[in-house]
Amino acid sequence: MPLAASELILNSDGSIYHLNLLPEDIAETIITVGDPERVHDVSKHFDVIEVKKGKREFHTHTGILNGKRISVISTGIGTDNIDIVFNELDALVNIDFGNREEKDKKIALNFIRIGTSGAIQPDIDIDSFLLSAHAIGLDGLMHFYNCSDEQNITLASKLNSYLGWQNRHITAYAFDCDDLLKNKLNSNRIRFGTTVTNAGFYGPQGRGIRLSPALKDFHQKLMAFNFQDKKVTNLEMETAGIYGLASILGHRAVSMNAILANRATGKFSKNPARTVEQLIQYCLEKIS
Ligand SMILES: O=P(O)(O)O[C@H]1O[C@H](CO)[C@@H](O)[C@H]1O
Ligand SMILES: O=c1cc[nH]c(=O)[nH]1
Repeated sequence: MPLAASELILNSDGSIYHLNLLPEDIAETIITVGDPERVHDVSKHFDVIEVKKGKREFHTHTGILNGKRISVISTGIGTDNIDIVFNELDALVNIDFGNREEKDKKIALNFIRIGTSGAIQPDIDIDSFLLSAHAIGLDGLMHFYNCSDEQNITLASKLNSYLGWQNRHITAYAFDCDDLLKNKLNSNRIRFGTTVTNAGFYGPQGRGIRLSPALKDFHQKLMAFNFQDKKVTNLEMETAGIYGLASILGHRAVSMNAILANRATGKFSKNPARTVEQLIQYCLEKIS
């Protein structure tokens, strides 16, 4: 059955609704960044840029680096945007826009998130790089999809019993990164971690400026959780949604975090732009 006009929404030029992209506009290796300005910070390293398109906060550049075709796309902030970006990127490669049907032969995309994050353990250095080996979502996105086969159910259920936040309507889901990409992006500069993704930067990350977070023990609880000798390391706003959607759509994903804040020590990077640039250069060297 062809997908209805209300489900697979195409613009008048045939491009996908929010991303404004045609199937030929994207590479099979895709870097996601939160900040639209970071798209240029990545693509300035390409040898050639073939595509520059955008709409709203979703800006895309596709080019070649050392003979490899790479796309970089900005997702904006949050897993609500990740839902749009991942469903539409998947449609670009796995739906035939001519007959509006799923293709028989699927393409598996490689996603590398280059983002920023705040550590919650005091021993994680500001300006260091952390690869999210596991991701825990407190935001709720993946509860709208059938994903019990792909989830790290043991991690999610242990954390849910430990936190006891379900009376607050917070039920964690959990996914792991892709092992191939993990090995590709690894080196002695990288620390592996368990990343918590949530639906906001302030209350949902235990921050208060004028408003006090309702969960007073948010950090203490997360800091003390131990799963197979691993601790929760950092907080951000996209990784669990990226891992979840990539897993159920048959893609590969890894999330690389520039640690800008340490919530346990109260410190913030003195030069966040330099740290992000160093992480971009690191990732491009590893994937090209
Ligand atoms: O630097 P990016 O990739 O946007 O990632 C982090 O920074 C934003 C919050 O400042 C959130 O999107 C969070 O996940
Ligand atoms: O503390 C932080 C820093 C960057 N991004 C986040 O989401 N949280």
